[in-house]
Amino acid sequence: MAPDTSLSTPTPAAGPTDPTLAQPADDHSADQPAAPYDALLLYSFGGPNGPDDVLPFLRNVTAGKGIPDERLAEVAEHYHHFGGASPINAQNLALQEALRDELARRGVDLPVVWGNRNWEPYTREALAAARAGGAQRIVALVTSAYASYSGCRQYRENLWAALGDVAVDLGLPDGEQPLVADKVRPYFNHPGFVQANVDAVTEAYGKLDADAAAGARLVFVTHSIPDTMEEASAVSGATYSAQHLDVAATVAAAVGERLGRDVTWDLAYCSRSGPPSQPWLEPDVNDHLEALAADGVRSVVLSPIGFISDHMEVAFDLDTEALETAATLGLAAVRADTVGTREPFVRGLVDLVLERAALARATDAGLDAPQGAAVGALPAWRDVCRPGCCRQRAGEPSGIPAACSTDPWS
Ligand SMILES: CC1=C(CCC(=O)O)c2cc3nc(cc4[nH]c(cc5[nH]c(cc1n2)c(C)c5CCC(=O)O)c(CCC(=O)O)c4C)C(CCC(=O)O)=C3C
Ligand SMILES: [Fe+2]
Repeated sequence: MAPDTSLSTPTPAAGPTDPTLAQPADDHSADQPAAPYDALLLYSFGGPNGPDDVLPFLRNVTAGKGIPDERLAEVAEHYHHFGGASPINAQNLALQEALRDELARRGVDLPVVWGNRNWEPYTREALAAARAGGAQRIVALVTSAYASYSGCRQYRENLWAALGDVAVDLGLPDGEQPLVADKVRPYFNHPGFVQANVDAVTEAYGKLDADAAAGARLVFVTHSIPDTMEEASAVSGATYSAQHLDVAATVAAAVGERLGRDVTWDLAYCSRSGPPSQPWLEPDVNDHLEALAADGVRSVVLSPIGFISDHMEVAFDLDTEALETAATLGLAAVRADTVGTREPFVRGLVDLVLERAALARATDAGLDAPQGAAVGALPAWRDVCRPGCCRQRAGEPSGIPAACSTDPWS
């Protein structure tokens, strides 16, 4: 079935398609391509920096989530296996540097602050720093490429709460926001993200010997989510899994062109965490490798398209667990890089920030915005979340306020 793009396509642009033409005459957008934004918030998950951080971090992540104790103990072990520190913080620092370099290279004056939902530096500190530096309006770039509760609304709920915390810290009058905050759209189908994945997967094929590469199954991997969250993600136009299938098809076709042959691919999941009674997206990558081996497949390339850097889900669930499963099964296996700080990805993120700024200027001026760049069968995602987008589960509104939406309360 063709995806119903009508739900996620922004109002077709009746106005000019060149963003520079959409500016009011007195706008200095050529000098200030990031206007009206005064700062960019690199907005991430967070992770522990040492053994003492592990438990409090896990408590932050799982507060009120009903994750079984056994699962928590197991995940704590994953972190302790790596000395109690997640690689995610160093990776975000590297991305912050890369964004600063790319902005500077283009002559864009936009400070980049970094804040996390679940560990230091917390979002609240990053927002306070931006405001102390004179910022009035910021744009948030979430380190999750796909739209679902975990990758979209949960970030927006926490952003709303952090803005409220800063307002209290500053003693602002009730209801006054310390900053106006917008958000970059989910960017899974942005050309930069897709291009960086195509490069990484092509390179991974090059790491297998010729025979193994010729027959290798391409297995895309992402974070599993509960089926209820998957169903609720449909409101934004295509479900979380459908977004991945779209990216996977685009990447596999481009890799096939580069390699000069058809590439057979699947999508599998990792990092399931709820109680066994709760259905989550399947197949699990380990189960899938078993099924492939039973089918006679001899080699695989694992491509973690669900993640943007080699954080713990990749370092443990793929590099430790899944590669071990592959070895036990006698499969030749390589894991493709995540996009990390690859040039097409970082350039694409800066394109997205400037695209978002052009949209904000057009909206402020009452003009239509140009359609954003996208590859694959799905359209560019909405920049401002539609009512009811990315809820934890379908049904009654949660009543939890969320930033960057037309309906913060549903
Ligand atoms: C879709 C998705 C992404 C991808 C999008 C994105 O990148 O944001 C993601 C990323 C991440 N998830 C991470 C860590 C954890 N996620 C957990 C739990 C959960 N994740 C979920 C979903 C996702 N998670 C869900 C539905 C849960 C159940 C509880 C809940 O509904 O919230 C738990 C609790 C223990 C466990 O059960 O695993 C931990 C420790 C880290 C940091 C890694 C590091 O430290 O390097 C990162 C980047
Ligand atoms: Fe997670």
